[in-house]
Amino acid sequence: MTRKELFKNTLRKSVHAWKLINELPLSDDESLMLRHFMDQPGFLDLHWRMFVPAIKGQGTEEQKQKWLPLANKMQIIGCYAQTELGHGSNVQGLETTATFDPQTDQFILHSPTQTSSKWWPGGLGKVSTHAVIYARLITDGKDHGVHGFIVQLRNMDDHSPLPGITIGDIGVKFGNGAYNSMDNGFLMFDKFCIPRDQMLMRLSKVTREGKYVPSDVPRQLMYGTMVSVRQTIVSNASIAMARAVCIATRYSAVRRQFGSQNGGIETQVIDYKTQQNRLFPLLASAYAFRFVGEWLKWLYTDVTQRLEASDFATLPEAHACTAGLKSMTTSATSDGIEECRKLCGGHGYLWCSGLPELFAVYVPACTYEGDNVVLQLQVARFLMKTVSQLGSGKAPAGTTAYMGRAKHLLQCRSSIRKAEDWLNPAMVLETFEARALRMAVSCANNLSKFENQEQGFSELLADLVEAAIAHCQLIVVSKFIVKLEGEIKGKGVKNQLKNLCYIYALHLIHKHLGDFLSTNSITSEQASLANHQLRSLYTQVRPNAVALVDAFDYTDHYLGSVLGRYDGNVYPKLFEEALKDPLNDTVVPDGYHEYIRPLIKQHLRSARL
Ligand SMILES: CCCCC/C=C/C(=O)SCCNC(=O)CCNC(=O)[C@H](O)C(C)(C)COP(=O)(O)OP(=O)(O)OC[C@H]1O[C@@H](n2cnc3c(N)ncnc32)[C@H](O)[C@@H]1OP(=O)(O)O
Ligand SMILES: Cc1cc2nc3c(=O)[nH]c(=O)nc-3n(C[C@H](O)[C@H](O)[C@H](O)COP(=O)(O)OP(=O)(O)OC[C@H]3O[C@@H](n4cnc5c(N)ncnc54)[C@H](O)[C@@H]3O)c2cc1C
Repeated sequence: MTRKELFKNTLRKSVHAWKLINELPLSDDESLMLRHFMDQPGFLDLHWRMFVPAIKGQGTEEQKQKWLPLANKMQIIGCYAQTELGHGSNVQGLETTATFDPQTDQFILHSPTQTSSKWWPGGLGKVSTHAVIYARLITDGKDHGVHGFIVQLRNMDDHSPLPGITIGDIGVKFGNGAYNSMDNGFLMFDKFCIPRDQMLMRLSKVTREGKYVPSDVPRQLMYGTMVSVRQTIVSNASIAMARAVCIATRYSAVRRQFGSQNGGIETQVIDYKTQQNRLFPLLASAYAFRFVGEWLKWLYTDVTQRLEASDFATLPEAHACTAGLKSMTTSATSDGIEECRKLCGGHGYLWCSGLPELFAVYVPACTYEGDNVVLQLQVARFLMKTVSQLGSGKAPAGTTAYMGRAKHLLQCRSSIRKAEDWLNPAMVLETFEARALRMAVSCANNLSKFENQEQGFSELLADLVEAAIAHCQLIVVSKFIVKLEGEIKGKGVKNQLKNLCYIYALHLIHKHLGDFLSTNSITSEQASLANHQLRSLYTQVRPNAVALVDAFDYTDHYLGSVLGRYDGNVYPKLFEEALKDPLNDTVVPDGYHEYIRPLIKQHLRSARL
């Protein structure tokens, strides 16, 4: 499809989905699943996952009563317009202004520079009638920082932009179809006025007289919508990883290369240890991210309930966990999808493998809802704060509780003696805890050598990110282990999950061996025992690998991959797909008479001479 066709088709699908949701009717969870199976980025994502939650989280009761019924019935369609051309990561650096005019009781929204144009918001370019806009609030000449506003963008009769608003789509993005079904947009305000009651005022207010009443709760609650979406992105990482792994595993069982004895059958590529060493850790990651996603959902629900009761104690941890796990799981999943493409050899590069499109549509997850490095630096700040408070009498809690055992973890030596010890959950956990703590403490020690802490932080950014990743990996490993300790239904399932849990942990040790050795968390002998155990786990997973991806229960239609077909009938179907290509509509291609024939004829003429 052309971009225009793709976009229009996405509108058609989205509206059809909305119709089904109302007609059947579907519950909220079922509606989410329906939109998920539409499997295409579109304006509904931003409306339901950011616009509505922003009003719910930041609006007053009256604002919610006014706007939510309209949004819930989709009588207005909204998006989340925060990022600008000049600033995305640095939210406090946004430039759009919302200046209060006490004479008219309105805010005047303005884009003072080109870099202040809103740039990227999904659904903004062509669809949204409304947006939650983030702009600097100015009253009486004073800048109070960034706040949220509900703004109507387009005329409800003919969809034209309202006077004072310039709006459009930012253009084609990475990949052929992929994210191009979404109208990521730009927007400029030219002194555009909105009533005062359209500032989202649950947290802070502007009175009729123009007095700014700051929030008595943490200002970071304004970032709540991002926290909620980051939480969901972790479970979505598991879904995307599982999809790629399903394709690569099934195809690896079909594909044969080398190893034929006496003219017999060749070896299935899944039997090569190199293939297993690349594939099975990704299979394990798909499960690991699912379990940590479930836990994160619980954490998010818990913090939301606490916030409602004005208990802000766990907010920093919820922020660090959502930011860090969003970052870690999306980076691993993007890399994992690309690895799955390579695991499928040349055929993985074909569009009909499903993997190029999956990669193209997935990879912006490393950037949206917070650049992955910027988010890990938030985790690092949280860790540095926690380390600095050790010994102050304030015991670290939640995911940093292990830091409370700093004395032991800084000194202990791993008691792994034989390969099977790497299947001992306590030993594995302690190894990850020691590595994470030692990396964090080392950063804190290096920071303390700087007179200026911010300057030190800048100098040590790369180490800080690595320490943050080590902490996040510990969380994932520990939540997998907790999952195994709970009830797991199905005969033999627990054993399979155990294998995957230890593959996940041991492959991380292998991949980040430098960290584990340099922090003395393990010795080189223990590292080679881990590798030995890993190979044995691969052998145990091998007979069940296809069943473990079948368990994701993805239909062929959803997978959209010739290589990942459930029936394994890959080769005839590759031919079928090839023959569908428009280039094969004719035997002689367009352009032959124009370019190829004259070239060949000229050559023949000169040959005859
Ligand atoms: C549905 C799927 C489709 C997705 C479509 C995509 C949508 C989008 O992309 S929407 C735009 C997303 N944009 C971002 O994610 C921007 C990323 N940047 C930020 O979130 C922030 O700018 C920041 C966190 C990187 C920095 O914020 P800033 O206010 O400058 O904070 P400080 O570093 O000065 O920290 C102050 C203090 O606040 C804590 N904190 C920061 N964020 C949060 C939060 N979300 N919740 C709770 N607490 C937060 C931070 O930890 C600091 O704490 P202390 O150290 O204790 O002071
Ligand atoms: C597909 C897609 C959909 C999006 N949808 C929306 C939407 O609906 N609404 C919306 O408001 N926004 C949206 N965005 C914007 C998105 O949130 C931002 O692109 C994102 O927050 C990153 O910000 P940036 O583009 O400014 O990156 P930059 O911050 O410019 O990043 C560039 C580089 O600088 C590095 N960097 C930046 N700051 C630091 C630092 N302090 N320390 C070290 N390194 C640093 C980064 O790691 C990165 O390598 C979307 C983006 C994409 C790609």
